[in-house]
Amino acid sequence: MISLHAGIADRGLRFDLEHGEGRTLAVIGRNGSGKSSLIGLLAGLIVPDPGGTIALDGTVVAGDQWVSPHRRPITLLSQDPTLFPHMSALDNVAFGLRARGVNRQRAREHAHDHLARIGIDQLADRMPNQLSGGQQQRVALARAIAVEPTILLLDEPLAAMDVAAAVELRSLIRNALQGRTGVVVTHDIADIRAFADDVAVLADGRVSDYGPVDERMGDENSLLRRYFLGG
Ligand SMILES: Nc1ncnc2c1ncn2[C@@H]1O[C@H](COP(=O)(O)OP(=O)(O)OP(=O)(O)O)[C@@H](O)[C@H]1O
Repeated sequence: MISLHAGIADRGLRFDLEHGEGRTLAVIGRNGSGKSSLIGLLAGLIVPDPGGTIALDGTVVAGDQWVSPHRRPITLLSQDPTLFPHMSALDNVAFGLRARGVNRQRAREHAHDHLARIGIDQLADRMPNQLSGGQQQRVALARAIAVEPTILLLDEPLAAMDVAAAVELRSLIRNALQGRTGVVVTHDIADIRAFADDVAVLADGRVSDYGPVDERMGDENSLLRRYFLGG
């Protein structure tokens, strides 16, 4: 469950959004409409203006109290894998668990399981600069889910992938979203079809439309069609 009622005045943004547990929300909107800022607010990378409130799974994380990013039940996968360059794939995935106090041995075993689940356990000992972009993004996905977040944020996760890598990763991300609440920023209607239950359209720094994807895809004049086809 996500409850977001927060603004960033110097960016001209004000979001009001309630999103149900276990559902994936696609966030779409033109460049500069506020998609990355919305993700930053949820992840704890941006502090909202005073008076704003953000609650995740029923816990206030910004507003009356501030919960730092690594203590939120949330992880972020962005377009750029941003792996730690000095750590192997395995240690990258184990990192979040170690930061949460899991001992080294258990963290590495758990990380190995996650790499196996997404089919790259044979790459466990490689350093990031020995992995392709698609392989790095798979490691980043394993790192994001290894800490078992209840909410998974994805900021254009497939934008830098070639077509074949995107198809594979899309299916892995779909699996990763099972049983979780998801928020996916995307410009690709294939992502909406693959992941999303609901869609939010951002315009002029606000949520201008929110609702189930099926309804929004329904007719020729629907907002989604107009957004993707123009006009
Ligand atoms: N670090 C920042 N400091 C000040 N203003 C910012 C900052 N980052 C973004 N903005 C402004 O906030 C508004 C929303 O930007 P944001 O990056 O959230 O939009 P976006 O929808 O993610 O855009 P894009 O599709 O281009 O990535 C824009 O007017 C932008 O100029």
